[in-house]
Amino acid sequence: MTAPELVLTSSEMRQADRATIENGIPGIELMRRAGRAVADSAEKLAAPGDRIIVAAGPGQNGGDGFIAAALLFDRGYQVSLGLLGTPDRLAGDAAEAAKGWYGKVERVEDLSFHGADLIIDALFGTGLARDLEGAARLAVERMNASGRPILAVDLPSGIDGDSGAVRGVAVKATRTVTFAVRKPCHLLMPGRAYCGPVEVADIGIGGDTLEAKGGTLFANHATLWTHALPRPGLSSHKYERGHTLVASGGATRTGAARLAARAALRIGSGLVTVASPPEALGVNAAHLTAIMLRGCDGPEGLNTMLQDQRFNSLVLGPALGIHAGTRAMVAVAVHARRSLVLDADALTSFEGLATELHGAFRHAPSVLTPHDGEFNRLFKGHPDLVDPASKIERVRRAAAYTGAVVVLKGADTVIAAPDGRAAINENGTPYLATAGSGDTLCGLIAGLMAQGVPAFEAACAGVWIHAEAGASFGPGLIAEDLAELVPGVLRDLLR
Ligand SMILES: NC(=O)C1=CN([C@@H]2O[C@H](COP(=O)(O)OP(=O)(O)OC[C@H]3O[C@@H](n4cnc5c(N)ncnc54)[C@H](O)[C@@H]3O)[C@@H](O)[C@H]2O)[C@@H](O)CC1
Ligand SMILES: [K+]
Repeated sequence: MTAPELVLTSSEMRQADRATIENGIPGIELMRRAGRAVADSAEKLAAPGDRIIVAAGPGQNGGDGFIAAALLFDRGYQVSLGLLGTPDRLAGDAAEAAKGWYGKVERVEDLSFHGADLIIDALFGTGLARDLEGAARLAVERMNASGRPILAVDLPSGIDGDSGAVRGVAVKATRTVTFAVRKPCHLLMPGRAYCGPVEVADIGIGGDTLEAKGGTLFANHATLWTHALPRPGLSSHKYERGHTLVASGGATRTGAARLAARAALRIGSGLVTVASPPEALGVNAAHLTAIMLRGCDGPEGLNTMLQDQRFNSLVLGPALGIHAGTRAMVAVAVHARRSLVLDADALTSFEGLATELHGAFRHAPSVLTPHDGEFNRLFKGHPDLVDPASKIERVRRAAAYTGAVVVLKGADTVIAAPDGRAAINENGTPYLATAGSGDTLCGLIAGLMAQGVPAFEAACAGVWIHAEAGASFGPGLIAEDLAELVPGVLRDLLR
């Protein structure tokens, strides 16, 4: 089976580089391999004889640029190189690499990018430490304005390697070649949009080293969770596949619960029941067939229902209303220690009251699925959770704080567990931004947990399957379609 795809932060990558060097591969050799990978990648974008302009920065990213420039010159390209700063400021491996470039070292300020068939952006990589200003900023603006294809070395200069944020301005790359593994900025927005297709070059940093220095952050692909997916055997019975309970809103707000319920059923929950306020029973009954329906009046009603241990997974939040009653229902659910997915109103009802949720979810598999607005409202007054520039850091901290798996939704949904594991999703589609889409996601996650899938794997799988279903439909997608598309996605996954 293919291993999950590891993603390493800048500091983890530096440690992996260092360990590799200590194990006997000199830093300059790693840089030569990196530079060769850049040259090989450039050859996919330009033909011998073409004019290539390399913009090199003052650190090791610039060093990679020097190596690539020399190789491409040998391979018959017309190569010019401009340096940000002066050659005497180059140090270590980058200074060594620069010795192999026999051409002129121009000032990056003096380069004209318009005549290039290809620009190689080797200004900054994982060592970017502050916003771009002055000459660096101008160089990036001029590269972008040239309209010429740009190959970014490691990552587009100006993008923060860990958060994917634009530090003032950033190179809009046509393609990016990175080394050993992808970094968070290749998956997180807005960085992902600046990279173009990302190629990962093997420069001889071993899988064991990457695992030892990273090992907790992943790209969210099936390789991460497919082992945990339920595969019903011939003898398996619907009662063994769990019973998901979805709480409905009042008479005019019942659709969200039914969307979640339908998704839970489609993902394989053996049974699904909508718990409906008495006044909404009629409208729910008119729209439900395979899904069961029970009257449930507020927190007391939920408490009574949960005396039945067969309800092993619960969705609370979609259209439940923002008030103390919803908070009380969450308290009942937490006390009952069932698998739990909280979304929408269940989260917003705790606006400014996050301390009530501190550690609340550590006793049972629980998943919170806020979007940015809900996350910020919920954790208002907790700068340590809301302020970090890196989305991964924010989600990890929220997971550690609450004891729940947290899914922070968006074009680059991040999922984190209280134990520090995190995954970045990248198969999302803008078509998923449609009313009721989030309700469906809740149902998928709860339906997986009903079947015994652990919370982190259920959340990761739910997010991926949800996105894959949306992408398979494309334009015109409405939330009602999503659950119906799940069987096709599952069929491919379980094949
Ligand atoms: N052994 C290794 O560590 C390897 C590193 N590699 C390359 O090395 C890169 C990392 O090298 P470095 O750590 O030297 O970092 P960078 O080359 O990304 O940048 C660091 C340099 O830029 C300056 N700087 C940072 N932010 C600036 C700003 N906003 N404006 C102006 N100057 C700024 C710093 O003072 C420093 O001189 C990777 O991205 C990769 O391309 C590869 O050669 C493979 C091996
Ligand atoms: K770069």
